[in-house]
Amino acid sequence: MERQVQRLRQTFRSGRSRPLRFRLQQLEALRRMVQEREKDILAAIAADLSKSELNAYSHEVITILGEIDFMLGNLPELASARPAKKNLLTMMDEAYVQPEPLGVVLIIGAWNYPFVLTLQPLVGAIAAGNAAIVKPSELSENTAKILAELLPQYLDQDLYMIVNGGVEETTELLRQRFDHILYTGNTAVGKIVMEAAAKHLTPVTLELGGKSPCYIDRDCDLDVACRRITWGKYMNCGQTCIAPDYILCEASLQDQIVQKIKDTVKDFYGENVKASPDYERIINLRHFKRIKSLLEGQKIAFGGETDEATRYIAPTILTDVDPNSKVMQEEIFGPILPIVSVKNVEEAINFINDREKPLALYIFSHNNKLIKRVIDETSSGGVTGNDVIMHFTVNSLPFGGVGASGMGAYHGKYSFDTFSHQRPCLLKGLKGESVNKLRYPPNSESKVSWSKFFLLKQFNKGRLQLLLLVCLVAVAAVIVKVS
Ligand SMILES: NC(=O)c1ccc[n+]([C@@H]2O[C@H](COP(=O)([O-])OP(=O)(O)OC[C@H]3O[C@@H](n4cnc5c(N)ncnc54)[C@H](O)[C@@H]3O)[C@@H](O)[C@H]2O)c1
Ligand SMILES: CCCCCCCCCCCCCCCCCC=O
Repeated sequence: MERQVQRLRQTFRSGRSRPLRFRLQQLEALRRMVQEREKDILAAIAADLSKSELNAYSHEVITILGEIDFMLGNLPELASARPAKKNLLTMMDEAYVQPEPLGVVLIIGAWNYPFVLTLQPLVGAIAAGNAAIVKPSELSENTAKILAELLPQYLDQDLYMIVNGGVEETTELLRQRFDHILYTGNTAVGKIVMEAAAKHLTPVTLELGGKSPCYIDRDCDLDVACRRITWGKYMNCGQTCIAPDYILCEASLQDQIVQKIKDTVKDFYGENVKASPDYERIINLRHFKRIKSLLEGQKIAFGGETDEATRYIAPTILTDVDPNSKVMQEEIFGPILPIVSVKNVEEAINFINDREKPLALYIFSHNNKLIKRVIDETSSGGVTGNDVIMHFTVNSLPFGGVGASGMGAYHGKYSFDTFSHQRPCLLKGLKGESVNKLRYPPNSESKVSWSKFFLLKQFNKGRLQLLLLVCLVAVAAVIVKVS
C-alpha cells in the first residue's frame, strides 16, 4: 500500500494533476465512463440494493452527472485566484487567495448509495487538482467491483486509484499518510478514521449519520407532509443517511398521520409492497436482524411484516413510542418510522436539543415563522422545511454533519473547497522602505501611533486632518510606485 500511495504522490509532485485542462479532461473522462457504461453501473447498484435500474439512475447516476457538469461549468472560476481586500500598509501590493490542491487524498465510501457516495467526493478531489485513492464499501460488492474495473480504464492510473477490501485493507490504508481523508459511514468507524488521521495530522471530513427528526406542526397540510415523508423514509428501504428517522407531533395528529402514510404507501408501492419494483431490500442479514429487533415490544400501527430469506421489511409505523426505547437510541437506517408525541413546538425543540446533533432536520408547517424558530433554536447538519431529503440535491448548499453527525462538508463548490487549501498570497515590491521603517526597531510612541493609523484606522487627529493624511499617504504611495 505504501508503494502505491508513494506512486500517486510522485505523480502529484510532478504537477500533472494541476493544470485546469488536465482536470477538465479527467472530469470529462469520468462523465464518459458514466454514460458509456451506464448499463453495467445500473446493474451493479441494482444488484447490491435490490433496486430497480430506474431508481438506481434517479437516486445515484443523475447526481453524479449533475456534479460533474457543475464542475466542468464552474472550475475556471473556482480555481482562479480571488483578490483580497488590503489595508493602508499594503494598498500598493497584490493580495489574493489562491486555491491549491492538497496532495494525495483518501475517499472512503459507504454502501447505501454506493456509487454517489464514492464518486461525488472524487469529482471534487479531481476538480481541486489532487491525486486520490478511492475505497468503496465492501458491503456493496457489485458496485465496488464495477468501479475497480471502470475507473482505471477512464482515469489517469498514476493519479487516481481504487482499493477494494474490508476492514483489513482500510486499516492498512489508514496507516498511510494522506493530505485529506473524506469518510462516509457510521460514527464508530468515523472515530477510528479520525484517530488514524491524527497520527499524520491529516485533516478529515466525516460524513456520519444520526437520528434525523421530523416535526409536524398542527398547522400543516398533512396530506402533502405525509406523502413527502413516505417518499423520503421508505426510499432505499430506509437506508438513507438523511431519511426522517422519527416523527415528533402532538398526540392528536398521530392517527391521521398513520392513516395518510398508510394510504400513500399503497399509492406508491401498490397493495403488495413486496412485489413493487420501487421497494428495495435490506443490504445484509446483520442489518436485517438489527432492524427487526427494533420492533420488539413496540406498538406496530402499520406494517411490521418481515421475510428473512429476501431481507424484506415492510414500510412500518410505530405509535406512542417511548423516547427511552431501543428504537429511539440508535439510527434506524431501515423502513421503521416511530412517532413520538410532544405537547408543542417547545417540547419538540427541547427533545431535539437533548440529543446528539442530527444530520438532517425536517419541519412541516404552514407557519414560516415556526419553521424559522425551530431552525434558530436547534442545530443539525442540514434542514429542509416542508419536505425531506431535498437539501441533498441542491449543490449550491454544503452537505455535511455537525457534532456527532460529522464535520466538514462537500457538494459543488464546497467539494472543491474541501479538497483545496485556500492559500493567502501577498506580493510586495522592494520599494517603500520609508513606510516600512515604522515596523523596524527601535519602536517608539510615534511609530505605534502611525501603525494604529495604517492598520487600525485609529488616529487621534480631527477628521479633516485625517482626510488630509490619507490623501498625502496615497500621493506618496503613487510617487513611490511610479518612481
Ligand atoms: N453523512 C453521509 O453522507 C452519510 C451517507 C451514507 C451513510 N451515512 C451513515 O453511514 C452509516 C451506514 O454506513 P456503514 O458505516 O454501515 O457503512 P460501511 O459499513 O459501508 O462502512 C463505511 C466504510 O468504512 C469502512 N470500514 C468499516 N469498518 C471499518 C473499520 N473498522 N476500520 C476502518 N474502516 C472501516 C468500510 O470498508 C466502508 O468503506 C449510517 O450511520 C449512515 O447514516 C452517512
Ligand atoms: C421533476 C422530477 C425530478 C426527479 C428528481 C428525483 C430526485 C431524487 C433525488 C434522490 C436523491 C437521493 C440521494 C440521497 C443520498 C443520501 C446520502 C446518504 O445516505
